[in-house]
Amino acid sequence: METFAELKPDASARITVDPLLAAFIENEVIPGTGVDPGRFWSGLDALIAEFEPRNRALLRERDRLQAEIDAWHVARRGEAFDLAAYRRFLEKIGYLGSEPPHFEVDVQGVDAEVAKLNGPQLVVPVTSARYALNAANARWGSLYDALYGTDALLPKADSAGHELDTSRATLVIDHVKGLLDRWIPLADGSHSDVVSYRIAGGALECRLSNGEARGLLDAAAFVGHRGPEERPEHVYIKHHGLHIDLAFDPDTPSGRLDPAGMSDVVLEAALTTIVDFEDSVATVDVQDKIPAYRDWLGLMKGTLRAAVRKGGGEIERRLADDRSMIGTDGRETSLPGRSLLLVRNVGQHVKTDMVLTKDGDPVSEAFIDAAVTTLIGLHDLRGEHRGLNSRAGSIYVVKPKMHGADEVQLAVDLFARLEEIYGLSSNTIKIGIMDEERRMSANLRAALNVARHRVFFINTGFLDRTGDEIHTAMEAGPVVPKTTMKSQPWLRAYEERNVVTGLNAGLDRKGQIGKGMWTATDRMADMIAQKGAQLRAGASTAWVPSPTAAVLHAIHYHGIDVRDVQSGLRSAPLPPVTELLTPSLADPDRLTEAVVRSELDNNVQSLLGYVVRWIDQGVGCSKVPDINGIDLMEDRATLRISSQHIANWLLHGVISAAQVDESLRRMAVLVDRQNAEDTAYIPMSPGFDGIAFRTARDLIFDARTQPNGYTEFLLAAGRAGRKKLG
Ligand SMILES: CC(=O)SCCNC(=O)CCNC(=O)[C@H](O)C(C)(C)COP(=O)(O)OP(=O)(O)OC[C@H]1O[C@@H](n2cnc3c(N)ncnc32)[C@H](O)[C@@H]1OP(=O)(O)O
Ligand SMILES: O=CC(=O)O
Ligand SMILES: [Mg+2]
Repeated sequence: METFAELKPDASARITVDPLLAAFIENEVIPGTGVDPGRFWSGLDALIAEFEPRNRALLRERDRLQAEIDAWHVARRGEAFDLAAYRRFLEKIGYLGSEPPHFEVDVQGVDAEVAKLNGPQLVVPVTSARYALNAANARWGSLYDALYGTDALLPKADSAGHELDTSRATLVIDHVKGLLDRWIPLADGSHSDVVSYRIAGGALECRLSNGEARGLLDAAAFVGHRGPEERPEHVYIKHHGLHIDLAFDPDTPSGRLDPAGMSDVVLEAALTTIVDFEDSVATVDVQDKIPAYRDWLGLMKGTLRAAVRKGGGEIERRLADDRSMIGTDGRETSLPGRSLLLVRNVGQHVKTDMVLTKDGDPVSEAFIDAAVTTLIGLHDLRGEHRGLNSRAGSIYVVKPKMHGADEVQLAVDLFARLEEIYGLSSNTIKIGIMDEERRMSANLRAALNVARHRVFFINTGFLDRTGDEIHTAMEAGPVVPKTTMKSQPWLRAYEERNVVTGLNAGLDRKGQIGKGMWTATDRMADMIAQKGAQLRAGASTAWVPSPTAAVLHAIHYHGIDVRDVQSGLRSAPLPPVTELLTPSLADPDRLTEAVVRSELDNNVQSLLGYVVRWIDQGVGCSKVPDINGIDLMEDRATLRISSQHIANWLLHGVISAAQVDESLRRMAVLVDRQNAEDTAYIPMSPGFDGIAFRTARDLIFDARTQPNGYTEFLLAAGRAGRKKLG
């Protein structure tokens, strides 16, 4: 295949494109988009010429500010921290910008799942077609399965998946009937007393065991059914904007336990899904990126397939169809069958050699992601696959790790340029702003204002944000242990300011005010107990790591009226920026030997457990047990926290280099043991000299010098080295 320079007749090209990427775009992506290949390539060429220098300047500005902040702290070592002086200093160096006057977000063409409805947001690594399809289909999920198969009600059973445990199933059914009584009560009586559900005169009629008939207290909540009216197979009810599917099949094990033959309660769960090209994947070269782009292409065209082996057989997983039903007017209608897909691009600091400048320098991978993922998104807007994803005709790009308004302005301009190249109307490409860097949090109103015509969400990515918190204040002193971070003033101020800022700009009525990930993947009882707090704090949506978690998190949206909460918070005061800027410095007396050792081991274990799979197997998101044996989702953001935390304690003498090395070796043995069942796993011990182990060590010892504490540079170098070894 020719390179771009060869493809372009006038030889004035300022970029060189990897032939594999060029071929993929020409042969697989562009056909059907209505975009002329020449226009795409010359547009990309011009875009990079325009934006690359601008981006480099913005990255230099990040470095300048961090260097100034480091120097400020170093000059004041041993002095009491002076918050007022610190604030003045941040204003002086341009870290804290000016606040814009009042404005309202004014974004058009946003799908209901984002602008009107409130429900879980799922995140999925794009590199697994199997998971990505599962995520897209996680719009609907079985509440019975989610409660039965997890620790939600009872400790997780070993027998799950084999023969039905009747007493466990009965507990689930009783629990769900209790939920239905709260969410969609009968006019009188309980769903647990209903022996049959039928449709009569366009309404739902529920017959009780005493023979009496009841309707729903809110009769209008019934929206449709499938199957015969006398014995419906599905009854659809709407509550807080979310659909509930009462499924009936008396011949199933669960249906047999229910006098009404109700076999499942299926919830509308992941309204939106972020298909992630960023922190949950390990894509370091064109060979990794093309399959990732191809998965996104398959999602946008509806052609993605994955073979799934289960219970001895193999099924082909594909995108779910919409759900057809008979509405209350007797007409055939449908409900969306798939989650609305959003795509997360990489951060502006990541470079790729898939495209080189004329000087042979790698360009910002975010530009290539933006160009390719939106080009792919055109399949949803035009041609034969139109409307499969966005009914409102938008492409939703989540932009991570931006630092303040100038960087958002670059993203806004970048998307405007892409719209010109693709012949799209202005603001078709929407932008989701991750509020996950300290400078973004401190300048969120200005950033939101810049994107007000295309922003569809702000989201508190508290994991990256915690890593940046530690890195920014690296020189200020030793920070509190990781677990204590959650109760620090900055974090409260950060979460609250994000909500108040979003509400103040009317974002809740046009898009989402989102909150972060539940990382304890298998602790569903804890999630049910705790994750509702994010909604009570004003979130429109919050992140979950799996489809099962999405179903269980949906419970919160039925229990809490998000719109009411947000109305109540509309005039809440904005916590002062000084609270946001208060560093989380530890009280040295509290850093006992036991606390320090356990904190170090915990950080080292999660770091090693994640890095070894990243480097040796190219896995970007893993479940890694913490020191208490609790499985936690680890991705690059959680790695950023661990590496920065250890580096901070090293810098301030809380721990020594020898202690870190000793912990690394001890924990490597443990991580090897944890992965003993994995035949593809390469142990780190006893040599402790493989690329994975060395990269993990570098991530600690070089953490201070990594721009903003990002881990991707060292990870990518390690992975590239590992790939070379074959
Ligand atoms: C800070 C941030 O940026 S957070 C955002 C980035 N993080 C993420 O995207 C996390 C997404 N979650 C995941 O990748 C996974 O859940 C992990 C890696 C945490 C755990 O994965 P596993 O150990 O394989 O999970 P587990 O064995 O419990 O479950 C596997 C099943 O759940 C499904 N599943 C798990 N997570 C997801 C998901 N996010 N989307 C879709 N399906 C999923 C799988 O498809 C599989 O089902 P299948 O056999 O029918 O295909
Ligand atoms: O991207 C999310 C985060 O928490 O970081
Ligand atoms: Mg993040």
